Amino acid sequence: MTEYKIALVGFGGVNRGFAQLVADRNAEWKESLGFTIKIVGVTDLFLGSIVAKDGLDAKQLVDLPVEKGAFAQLPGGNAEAFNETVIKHSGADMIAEATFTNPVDGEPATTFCRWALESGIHVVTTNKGPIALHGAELKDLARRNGVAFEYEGSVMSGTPVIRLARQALAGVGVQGFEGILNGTSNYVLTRMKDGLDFNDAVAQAQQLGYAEADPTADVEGFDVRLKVVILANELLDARLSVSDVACSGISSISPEDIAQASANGASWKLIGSANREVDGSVRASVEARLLPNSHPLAGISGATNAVSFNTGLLGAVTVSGPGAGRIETAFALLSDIVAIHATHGK
Ligand SMILES: NC(=O)c1ccc[n+]([C@@H]2O[C@H](COP(=O)([O-])OP(=O)(O)OC[C@H]3O[C@@H](n4cnc5c(N)ncnc54)[C@H](O)[C@@H]3O)[C@@H](O)[C@H]2O)c1
Ligand SMILES: N[C@@H](CCO)C(=O)O
Repeated sequence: MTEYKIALVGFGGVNRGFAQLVADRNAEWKESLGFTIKIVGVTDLFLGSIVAKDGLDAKQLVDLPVEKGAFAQLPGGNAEAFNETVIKHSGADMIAEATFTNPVDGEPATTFCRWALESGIHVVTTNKGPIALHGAELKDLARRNGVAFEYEGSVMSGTPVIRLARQALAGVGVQGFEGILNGTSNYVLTRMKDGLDFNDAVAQAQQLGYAEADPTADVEGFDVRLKVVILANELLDARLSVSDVACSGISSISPEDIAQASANGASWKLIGSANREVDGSVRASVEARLLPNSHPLAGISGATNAVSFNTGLLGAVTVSGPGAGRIETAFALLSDIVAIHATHGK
C-alpha cells in the first residue's frame, strides 16, 4: 500500500479543507484510490509551522484555532513559518502549495514550487500565480527532476477542466474557449440581481471562502486573466503573458444596469475568452458582457463556473461546476495526487 507523505504550504481555507478530507477519508482512499496520505509538515505565515515525520493528526490540524502563531500550541510546533525547512526537510514526497495568489510576480509561491521541484519533491497547487507567470519554467524544472507539477485547482476549483481538456479532448482540435471563470464575481452579480448591494455581496463571497486575499483581483478581472493565460497556454499552446490579455471587471456595473438587463431578458457576466485567429495567433480578453438569457452561460449562477471549448470535431463542449470553495478546491489537490499516483505511483 502506498503512503504519500505531504507537506502543506499555506494553511488557509484550501489546505485546511484538504486536511479535513484527509481526516475524514484516508481509510476510504486506501480502498478506492490505492493510497493513503500522511501529513508530515505544515507551514503558514500567520500560524507558524510544524514538522512531524511520523505524521500529524489531521483532525487536530483542522481544529487548530486561526490565531497568530497557533502552531506553537502543538507539541514540536513553532510560531514562525519555517517554509524552506518544511518544504525541503520534512521528508515529504510532495507539497500542497496553497498560499495566496500573487498576480504580479507569483511570489513567494513560485519560489516554494522551485524549492520542492529542485529537491525532487512533487508539487500540487491551487495557486494561479506560479502557473500563469512561470508555468513553462516550472514544468521544465519538474521534468528535469523527474517529478510532477500539477495544478488542476488553479482553474475552476475542483471541477475538472485542465486534465479533461488536455487528456480527454486531446486530438479534438480546441480552437478557443469562453467561460465564467471566477466564482466571486459571478456570485456578486447573482446576489446583486437578488437586490444585494455590491460591497455586501463581496463580503459574503469572502465569508464563504471564495474570494482572493484581495478581492479586487476577483471583481476587476485580474484573477480571470490569470486563468485565461493558464488555459490558453495549456490548450492552445499560446505562450501568452498576462500583459497580452485585455482586462476589465464588474465593479462599474450598477444595480440599475443589472435591473435593466433583467427587464430586457439579459444578464451581465464576466467572461474570459481566448481564440486562435486565422494567422495562428491567439487573442484573449476578460470583460463583462451582456448575454441574452438564451445564451448557455447566462444561466450560470452563484459561485458556479462554466467554460465552453470550441472544438473542431465536436463543436462546443461545455463543462460546468463549482468555481471556488474550500472543500471544492481541496478536492482538486486530491485529483492532482490521483494523477501523480497514476504516473509516478510507487
Ligand atoms: N478558496 C478558493 O475557492 C480557491 C479556489 C481555487 C484556487 N484558490 C487559490 O488557492 C490558494 C489558497 O486559497 P485559500 O482560499 O486557502 O487562501 P487563504 O487566504 O485562505 O489562505 C492562504 C494562506 O497562505 C498563507 N500565506 C500567505 N503568505 C504566505 C507565505 N509567504 N508563507 C506561508 N504561508 C503564507 C496565509 O497566512 C493564509 O493562511 C490561493 O492561491 C487561491 O488563489 C482558492
Ligand atoms: N477567488 C477565486 C478562487 C478560485 O480561483 C474565485 O472566486 O473564483
